[in-house]
Amino acid sequence: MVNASKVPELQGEPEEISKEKAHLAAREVNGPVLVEDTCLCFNALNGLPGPYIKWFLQKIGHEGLNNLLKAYDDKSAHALCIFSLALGPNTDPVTFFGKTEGKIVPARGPPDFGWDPIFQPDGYEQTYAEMLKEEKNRISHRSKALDMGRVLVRHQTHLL
Ligand SMILES: O=c1nc[nH]c2c1ncn2[C@H]1C[C@H](O)[C@@H](COP(=O)(O)OP(=O)(O)OP(=O)(O)O)O1
Ligand SMILES: [Mg+2]
Repeated sequence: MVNASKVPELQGEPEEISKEKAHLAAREVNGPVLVEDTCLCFNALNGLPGPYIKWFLQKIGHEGLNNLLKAYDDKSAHALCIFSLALGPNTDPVTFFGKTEGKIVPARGPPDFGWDPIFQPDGYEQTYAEMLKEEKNRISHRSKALDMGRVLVRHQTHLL
């Protein structure tokens, strides 16, 4: 485990942030690390809040996030999960990701996890929060990223 307080909060595009975070963490532990980040990207806002969603959620909540889109007809959004695996401080991190498209709606469902109540994936009438956990896990940004990770590892046996 890396002491998160020692890893700087990086700014920029999600993939760059993730790669740099893995690199810094690998330097810190002088060994292999796997880091994960989740972004919630509003299409009307060119991808923002994106990697900054944690702070937006903390400061303005579900209602504030909905209000950010009041000025736009386009409520579409995507959830993006990015993993970066750095085998050590001197190797380039390998990145894999998963994306789930959906839209931002007024909160529905149990408010116990992050922005789940305001994200309704395309093709569903329920928000992530209203879905059974198994159902969310089947279609989520995170499970798609892990699927890609599995494929990468299978095809890059030199990583193991
Ligand atoms: O499936 C999800 N459904 C709803 N909300 C979610 C999900 N996955 C992460 N979240 C929340 C947690 C955090 O408020 C924000 C960004 O996640 P993320 O940048 O990885 O935060 P984190 O708590 O892991 O901290 P950090 O990586 O900065 O150490 O989205
Ligand atoms: Mg994270």
